[in-house]
Amino acid sequence: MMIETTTLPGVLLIKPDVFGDARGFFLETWNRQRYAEAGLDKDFVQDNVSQSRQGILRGLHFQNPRPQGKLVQALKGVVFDVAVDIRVGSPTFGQWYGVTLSEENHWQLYVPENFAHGFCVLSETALFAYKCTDTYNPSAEFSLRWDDPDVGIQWPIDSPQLSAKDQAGKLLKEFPTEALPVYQP
Ligand SMILES: Cc1cn([C@H]2C[C@H](O)[C@@H](COP(=O)(O)OP(=O)(O)O[C@H]3O[C@H](C)C(=O)[C@H](O)[C@H]3O)O2)c(=O)[nH]c1=O
Repeated sequence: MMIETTTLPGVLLIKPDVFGDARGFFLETWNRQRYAEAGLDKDFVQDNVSQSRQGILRGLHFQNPRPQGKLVQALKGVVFDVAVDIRVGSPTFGQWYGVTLSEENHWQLYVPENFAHGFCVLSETALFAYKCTDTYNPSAEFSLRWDDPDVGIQWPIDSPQLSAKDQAGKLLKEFPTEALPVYQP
């Protein structure tokens, strides 16, 4: 298993070892010690699974307080997954990183606490699974607009289908400063 840094410090791309044979394949999708030794020393307390159709975009979401780090992957299908640094004072504030995660590449992305996270579905359907470092706290959850021009995410789809909550998302500049997390060097 390889853990690679990305253009966004803290956001990690994990490429698990996949063991194929005549029956199919096997891979470990989480191993506390092995991932810590490779650079992701985290504990997770909640697992989520969501299924979405092609053209759906979920996000971009973050919790503040009680931020969630997320280890995300596509079990079935293909998604374009994005993390955005929303920490006030961060050298990479407002910058994004995106990567295609799929049932073929088995790649995982670690989105750190205090980053916004979202993905869009490129296949007919996608089964998306992820581990979180804190539990769901809906009163602390916010939506950042997928098409915020100041962030400038290059999504591989146009006019995605969004939930009402995400349609009502804010631009980064519309959040009161106190709503955004503060960068801790
Ligand atoms: C996130 C979550 C949701 N729910 C319930 C609340 C709603 O009744 C229903 C759908 O929730 P929501 O529309 O917020 O689901 P997503 O749009 O997929 O939200 C997720 O999408 C982006 C990509 C994320 O990174 C977050 O993990 C999460 O915000 O599931 C729960 O019961 N527990 C949870 O942890």
